[in-house]
Amino acid sequence: MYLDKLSLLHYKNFEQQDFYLNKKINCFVGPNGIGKTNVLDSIYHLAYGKSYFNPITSQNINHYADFFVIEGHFVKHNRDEKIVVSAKKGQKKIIKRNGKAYEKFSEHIGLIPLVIISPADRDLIIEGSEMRRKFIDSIISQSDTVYLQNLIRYNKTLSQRNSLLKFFAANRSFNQTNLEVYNEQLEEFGKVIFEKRKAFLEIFAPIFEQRYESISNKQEKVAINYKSQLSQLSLNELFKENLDKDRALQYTSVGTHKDDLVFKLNNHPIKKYGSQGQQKSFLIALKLAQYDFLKKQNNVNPILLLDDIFDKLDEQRVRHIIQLVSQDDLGQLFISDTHPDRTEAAIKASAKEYSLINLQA
Ligand SMILES: Nc1ncnc2c1ncn2[C@@H]1O[C@H](COP(=O)(O)OP(=O)(O)OP(=O)(O)O)[C@@H](O)[C@H]1O
Repeated sequence: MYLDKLSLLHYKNFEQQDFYLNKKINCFVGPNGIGKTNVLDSIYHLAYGKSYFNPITSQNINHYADFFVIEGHFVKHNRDEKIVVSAKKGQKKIIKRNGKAYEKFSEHIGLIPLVIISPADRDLIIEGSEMRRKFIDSIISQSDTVYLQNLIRYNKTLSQRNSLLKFFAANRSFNQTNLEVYNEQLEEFGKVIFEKRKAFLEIFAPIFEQRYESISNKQEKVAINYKSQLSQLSLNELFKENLDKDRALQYTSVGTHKDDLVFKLNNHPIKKYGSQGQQKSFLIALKLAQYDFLKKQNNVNPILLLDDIFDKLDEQRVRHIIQLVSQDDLGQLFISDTHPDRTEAAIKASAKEYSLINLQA
């Protein structure tokens, strides 16, 4: 699968621009703030229906316009796929596949498997558990629509249960039967989410460990552990145990929305003890493992976006990464870098065909 042509209209700092792309490697180079990351983000937008960096759609529209259009011509399994994402101020975003608008964006997820590696990934280590849940949710959802449906239903029911708890508190009332309706639904959806996350991590963790080993040259040992309240008790039991607490807090304090991943380096939390370079290597290994997983599930080489990832890595790790990502079994690659010389030297060494796209003001 590859992206053949990309057209941007009023997307972030671009007015109108067409890019004719190389099937293998495309490097976007140019000074700070010229729009290298924005091009990569527009490709992310075509795959996921949203920006990786700025979830507020209206802020992705060029300051001097009131709409944007991103158009991508992909070739997947020898068939053309034209994806268009457009948004107008004050209106709902539209995603079209070959001229037909999706009713639900979730139907689009998985069509264009794609992985991005960016400095913003650091949030996965330093921020709260929500980031890490979103990370695995997005990977599992790309190849498992049942999972995505359960996740959507779980979140909807959870907010209904929270509203009911607030209603009880505001009206100084309580009705166990009403609460049970939501408890039962959450038990059903939550069980699927828990089982699928557990099964996913059993496959994913070893792939990740292998990726880290090759980046760090077997110098360090890493692990990912799945932490869930559901591994001890069922959701129904948890609801019973925490009823008084939930009523006092006026929200649901237990469930799969509290799950987390524990990232360890040499048996210690990487957040507290990892150096910047080690954290970066950890994140790259996580994303490359995501790549391997998607590739296996979808039977197609995902697109890989490398946004400005080489700072803070020693030369050996940079060489390793370029070597890893330019292997034959990898799909189309997009790289952004402020140092054209560094990028070009590393890519030339990989002996692959490539295009260097110099963005200018
Ligand atoms: N909605 C918008 N309208 C116009 N310009 C925007 C909009 N959103 C972001 N920009 C501009 O896009 C530019 C940033 O682009 P981008 O992050 O792609 O740069 P870059 O080339 O990757 O830079 P760096 O090398 O510093 O990472 C900034 O100049 C910013 O002001």
